[in-house]
Amino acid sequence: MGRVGVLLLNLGGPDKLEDVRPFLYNLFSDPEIIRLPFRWMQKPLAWFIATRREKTSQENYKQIGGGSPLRRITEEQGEAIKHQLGELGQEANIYVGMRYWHPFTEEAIAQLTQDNIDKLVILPLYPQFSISTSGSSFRLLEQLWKENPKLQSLEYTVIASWYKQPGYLQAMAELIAGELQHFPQPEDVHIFFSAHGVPKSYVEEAGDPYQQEIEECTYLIMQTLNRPNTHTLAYQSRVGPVEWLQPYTEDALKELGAKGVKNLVVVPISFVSEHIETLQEIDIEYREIAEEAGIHNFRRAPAPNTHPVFIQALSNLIIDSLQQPNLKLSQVTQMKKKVKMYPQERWEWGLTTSAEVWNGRIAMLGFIGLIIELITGKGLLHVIGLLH
Ligand SMILES: C=CC1=C(C)c2cc3[nH]c(cc4nc(cc5[nH]c(cc1n2)c(C)c5CCC(=O)O)C(CCC(=O)O)=C4C)c(C)c3C=C
Ligand SMILES: [Fe+2]
Repeated sequence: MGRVGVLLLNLGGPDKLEDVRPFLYNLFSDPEIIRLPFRWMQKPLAWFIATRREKTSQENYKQIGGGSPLRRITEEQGEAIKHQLGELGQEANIYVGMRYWHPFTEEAIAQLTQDNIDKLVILPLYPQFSISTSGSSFRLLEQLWKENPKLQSLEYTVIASWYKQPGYLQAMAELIAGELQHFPQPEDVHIFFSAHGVPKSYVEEAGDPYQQEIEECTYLIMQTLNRPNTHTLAYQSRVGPVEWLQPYTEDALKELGAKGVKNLVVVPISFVSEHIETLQEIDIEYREIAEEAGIHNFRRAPAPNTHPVFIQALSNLIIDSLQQPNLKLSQVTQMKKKVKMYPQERWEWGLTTSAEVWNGRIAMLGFIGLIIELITGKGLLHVIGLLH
């Protein structure tokens, strides 16, 4: 095989406090993160939420040293994978493409088109697929491919999700076992899987396989761990007023405390690097909630980062994908369950589903306008700059 490139996709995070607002703006500008009835609303609402959230979010980043470690860790993972692939006889160029912050996916694509590679492996650093994570990056890539003839002639393959990869499961089991050994009676420790949440509608209406993949992943990690410990799965990091996947991590912790659980190991499973939601949300906020609930011995399994078993797993995944038939972006952006993203789009007259949907959308617009006016003291048209 000629020159191989590996594109590692990730979310990205603010490197310093000044980056927080533009990072949040990029995140909320993504229709795969916030789904709105009208595209024109996306940017004004993203601006509004980013502005409202900036201070709280900056406070959280201050608590973890003033910025996200995501870029550094992802680049370290890239270096480690390059080295491991070399050991396995496969030379490769590694590119990091972040969705919402530097180095942006567009920057990585610009670089790799200059490098004249012969085949590209696209690997999202999310073990499970969600519309909001890997899905969003794949859609962006599809767009870039459409716009760039040079990319259209590049041979590539995509790895859609990889939570079943035995080496990954082994690395997770080793990280959990490493925490259990700090307890005098490891078998009495409750193992608490905390997955990043998504709105319930992603799964129930849009057909996101995320919840099913998370549940299966939890089961497979417990099988690989092969210990008698009890365990729970809950969902963290809810944002906004809509219902997200349940149980919520904070509620599940309180419930376990009320049941008398004293020893807990929290395992973050949606993500493979330390970031704000492990270092701040779990280590500081959820620890406090757990302690108040009577769970006094609280530990967290580290994210896989550059754990050698994990790096070996990713390298094997890349090698395997080079030997299998290519998977196209169009194949992985289509939901497994044949559900349209916006199922009621075709208009029908009468008391129909589409009429109800449009009623709901118009009511939601009015409601958003009301909330904005309540918070800012100005009407929506003032806030988005159409009236002075
Ligand atoms: C509002 C909707 C959001 C959805 C849906 C969502 C899904 C999702 N996110 C991750 C992983 C990460 N998210 C991170 C930050 C982050 N995510 C949201 C919102 C949604 N995420 C916000 C508002 C933020 C910013 C946090 C804040 O500052 O308030 C990060 C952190 C990057 C870092 O800075 O270290 C990660 C990682 C997954 C896996 C996921 C769905 C499966
Ligand atoms: Fe997130």
